[in-house]
Amino acid sequence: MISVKNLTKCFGDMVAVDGLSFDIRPGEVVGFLGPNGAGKSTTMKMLTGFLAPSEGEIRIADRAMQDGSRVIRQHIGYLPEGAPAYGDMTTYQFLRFIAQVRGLKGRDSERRIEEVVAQVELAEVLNKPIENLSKGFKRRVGLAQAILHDPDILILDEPTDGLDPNQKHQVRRLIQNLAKDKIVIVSTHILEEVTAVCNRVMIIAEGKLLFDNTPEALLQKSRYYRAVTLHMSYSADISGLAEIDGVDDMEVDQKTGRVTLFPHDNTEILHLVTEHIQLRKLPVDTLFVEQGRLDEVFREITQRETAK
Ligand SMILES: Nc1ncnc2c1ncn2[C@@H]1O[C@H](COP(=O)(O)OP(=O)(O)OP(=O)(O)O)[C@@H](O)[C@H]1O
Repeated sequence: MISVKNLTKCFGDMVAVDGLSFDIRPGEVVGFLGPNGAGKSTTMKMLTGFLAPSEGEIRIADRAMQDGSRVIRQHIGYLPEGAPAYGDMTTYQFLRFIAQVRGLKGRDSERRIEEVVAQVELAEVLNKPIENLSKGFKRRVGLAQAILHDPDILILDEPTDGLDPNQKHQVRRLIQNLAKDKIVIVSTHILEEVTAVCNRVMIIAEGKLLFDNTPEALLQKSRYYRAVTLHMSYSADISGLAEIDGVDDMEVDQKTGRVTLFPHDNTEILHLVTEHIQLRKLPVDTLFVEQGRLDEVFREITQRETAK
């Protein structure tokens, strides 16, 4: 378990991380979200023991970071931002080097390298220098080194940054497979990643924790949650839609012609809307219930903080 209390980091006068407190338990896959400069990487660096906090306490595996950072580091796999590696080593040489650093020896070391190479699909680049690899392969080498010693805690700083959609999908699948009984903390700018792989979301801005709950609870904060959006094949009188019981507001997107009906208090309005459409014989060609829009909630939560 990770337990963090009042974690703070200052660089000169600037407060990069401002009094964060949270606990994370095995099985939790935490999406760490926030605008540029929010303090995500700095927090991750403190959790890995790479940076010392200015204030506050980190406890991992029942030890305080300041007393046991060497032991704690053995529990952690870390993929830093940009996945740095030694470019002139081949993938195999690099993984052997990391295995040595992690204290793996002989058959154990070879067996783990084989397992991880299969898991992250690196066989075809095993003997190529890392500097010649594509971004996607470099990122996968970074992931391989992070999981080589089979850590209980994985801290991944933007693991899918710059990857193409197929590679992103692959990395997300890998994280899900790894996640079963571990703690995984993933920072990302990709909001969909959070619903795809995480079961908990933390949003920070200007170093402060502004949201900490499930992805579903985040979606429920969106004003689009359970809204009904429809499109008509030709124009018709839509004024009655706004009068339906349970409908709080109606918006028409001038560009697409789509009409969105917002419910009162997250209530379910689909059946009332479809009844109205049938009654008035409105020429609706598409209709769907919105799941909530992450970009809108993210903006709302983080801009509220920056406007202060
Ligand atoms: N070593 C450092 N010295 C001085 N300031 C720093 C240092 N590291 C980070 N900062 C500052 O701390 C703040 C938080 O940076 P951090 O890299 O943690 O943000 P982030 O949320 O990871 O951003 P991004 O999404 O852009 O990666 C930024 O204003 C950054 O410029």
